[in-house]
Amino acid sequence: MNVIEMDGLRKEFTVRVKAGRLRREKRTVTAVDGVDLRVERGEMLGYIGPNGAGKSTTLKMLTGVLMPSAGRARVCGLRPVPDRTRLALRIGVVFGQRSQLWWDLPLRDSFALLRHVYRVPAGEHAARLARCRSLLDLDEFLDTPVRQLSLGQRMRGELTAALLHGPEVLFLDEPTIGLDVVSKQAVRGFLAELGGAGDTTLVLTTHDLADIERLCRRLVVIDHGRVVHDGSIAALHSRYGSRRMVVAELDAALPALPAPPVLSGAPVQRVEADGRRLVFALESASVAEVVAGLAGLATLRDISIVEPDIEEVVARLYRAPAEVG
Ligand SMILES: Nc1ncnc2c1ncn2[C@@H]1O[C@H](COP(=O)(O)OP(=O)(O)OP(=O)(O)O)[C@@H](O)[C@H]1O
Repeated sequence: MNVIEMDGLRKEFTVRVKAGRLRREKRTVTAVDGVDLRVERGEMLGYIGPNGAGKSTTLKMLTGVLMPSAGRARVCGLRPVPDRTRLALRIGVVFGQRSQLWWDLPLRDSFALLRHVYRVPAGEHAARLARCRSLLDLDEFLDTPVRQLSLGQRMRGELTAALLHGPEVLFLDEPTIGLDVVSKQAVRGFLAELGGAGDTTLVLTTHDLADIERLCRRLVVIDHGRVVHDGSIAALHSRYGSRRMVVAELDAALPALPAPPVLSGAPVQRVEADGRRLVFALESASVAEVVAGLAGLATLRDISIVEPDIEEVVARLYRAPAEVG
């Protein structure tokens, strides 16, 4: 079942730009330019794109903050803007830059207030809060006013606040922005567990591709308001011809580089450490074939396999979105 549907979703903004010394003229900025997308219950969707691609604008239309200029959006079968109050009970929203907590209150009191705002039965609230407390390690700062929390602590509080009413869909806009390594891991681990359970749909925008690799099976890339990729990370790699690499550490440099037919299907990409480290790209050859081919030529000290780098593929996609169509 689809929990999110977008058909030709579009958002235009009218902005005034300087046109001469005193004159200003109106210009239309198309932030989202006809997005068609279906998201099924329980999916973990990464929604990424370069700065200004239209990610936040899409999330704002889906959460009822902005009215689309054209097209249709449905979340949990509801129209986000007209049905905003009903929708609020079924979705959770975490926008990294904004807070839904009461600044002067301790987290504990914010959570208690939210229970009343959403009219959550006491038992359900207690169970969800207990789970978040243990998974997100909240206890140390539960009684600290929100304004005194570090960014990482606040973000863990925000996540809890977004989940206490048991939403079906969780929208996260840059949930790990500015967090240190430990807090990032805590947030990712928590989201992985939440999404892994299968009954909450996660839609995540981020510039940190490690979030995507850890959490999302499906990746939608937008650029200039249009979808330029929709599929798995593996599909993105194969579309761009990214290869796994084999790094071979040799006892001594070879007199000449191994070339086909000795090592066909795995061309040498780089030679490092004065020729004692060779990096092969796995095209059609397997790791075993590279090892067997090298074994006849040199003494191997170590072999490691490097997975394709998502940063590199995505950077290429951002630079030349038209290539993928
Ligand atoms: N309220 C607004 N008024 C005018 N233009 C806007 C408004 N909000 C967004 N835009 C423009 O719409 C485009 C898309 O912005 P949006 O914030 O959705 O991008 P984004 O993909 O979330 O970017 P980032 O990664 O930088 O957060 C940009 O050109 C932006 O300047």
